[in-house]
Amino acid sequence: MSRSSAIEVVNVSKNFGDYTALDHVDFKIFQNEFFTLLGPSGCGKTTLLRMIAGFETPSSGTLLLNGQEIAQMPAHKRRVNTVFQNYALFPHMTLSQNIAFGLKNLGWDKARITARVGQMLEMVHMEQFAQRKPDQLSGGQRQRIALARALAAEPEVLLLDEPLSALDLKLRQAMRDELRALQRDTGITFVFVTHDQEEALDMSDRIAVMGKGRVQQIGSPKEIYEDPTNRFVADFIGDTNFLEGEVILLDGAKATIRTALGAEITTTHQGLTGPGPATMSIRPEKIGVGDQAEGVVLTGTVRARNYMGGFTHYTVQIGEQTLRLSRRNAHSHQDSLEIGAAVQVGFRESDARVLGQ
Ligand SMILES: Nc1ncnc2c1ncn2[C@@H]1O[C@H](COP(=O)(O)OP(=O)(O)OP(=O)(O)O)[C@@H](O)[C@H]1O
Repeated sequence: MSRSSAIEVVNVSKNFGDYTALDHVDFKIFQNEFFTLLGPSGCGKTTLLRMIAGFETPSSGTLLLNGQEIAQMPAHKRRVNTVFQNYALFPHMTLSQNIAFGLKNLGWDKARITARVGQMLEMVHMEQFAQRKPDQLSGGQRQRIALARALAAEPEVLLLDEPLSALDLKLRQAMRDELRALQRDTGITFVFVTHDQEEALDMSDRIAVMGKGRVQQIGSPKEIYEDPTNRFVADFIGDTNFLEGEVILLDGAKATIRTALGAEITTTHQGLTGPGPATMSIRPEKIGVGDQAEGVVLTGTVRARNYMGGFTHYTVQIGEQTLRLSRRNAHSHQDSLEIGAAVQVGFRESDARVLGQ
């Protein structure tokens, strides 16, 4: 079944003077999707979000909202709203007035506005605070009101610009679940911007990983984590080991690579065309140690140990190469591996990934 798109970004570039902030960006966001733009500071994600909102125009390329071209349409004509990191509530207005503000501008009548404001306050569980002012609220409560205000006029798309980053850790966790539930309940397309990979993996239907003004990969959280297409994505999402090697055999979708570990690893690949250098990635949690070592089994020496509570991270040296691995602390009195000890480590070939350059 083909899904209809809420937003199409069509070959968009953006230059600021001779600096290229977005470089031929091209993708679709589907209706009812929780879609995340994820990337390090300066990768262009806010510029792209501002373009969808109408605060920025592309240097080339165009944007479609529900099939209609919007690149030159003024911000207030788009059925798109934004929630900002700093809430941007009107401090002199009550919460009800904050939510009602945009609806008044749209010319809604009084009874309709009152009903909608009540509904919105209920949706974010803030009914009892209707007459308070923003400075009488906690950060999480302010962000709920900002969400209620942004959703009141039923936008087609809600843009969220790092909305959780001003909140403390525990609250951020709880707000993730609330945001996700809100998206499901309203069915509105959410476009969420963050540099926090955990937030992105936890909440999104699909993620666009951005780097250097380009979309590096688009996929579900699992695809992005388990099958990163290049080094940038493998490095930015989660923790990984890079293994440099040489392609020694290509057989259809399978490649055999001789790595600096001394082992030859055969696994699936995309995009290798012949012999030459190749980089592989293997995640720390895929590597077993001691009696958990299976697949490609190697002997090494423990060089470092970091106790993290639920897990202990180890660095094991094998020849010239080091491998980081994490071992779950499954029992309270589980022995840890001593620094300097000789250990066997192993991983399945199918868990190693060949990366595109
Ligand atoms: N108005 C502007 N004039 C000049 N350069 C700009 C302008 N807006 C953005 N840039 C530059 O474009 C690049 C992308 O900026 P953008 O704000 O989109 O990045 P970002 O990925 O959202 O980063 P952050 O997470 O730090 O907000 C940056 O290098 C930034 O300095």
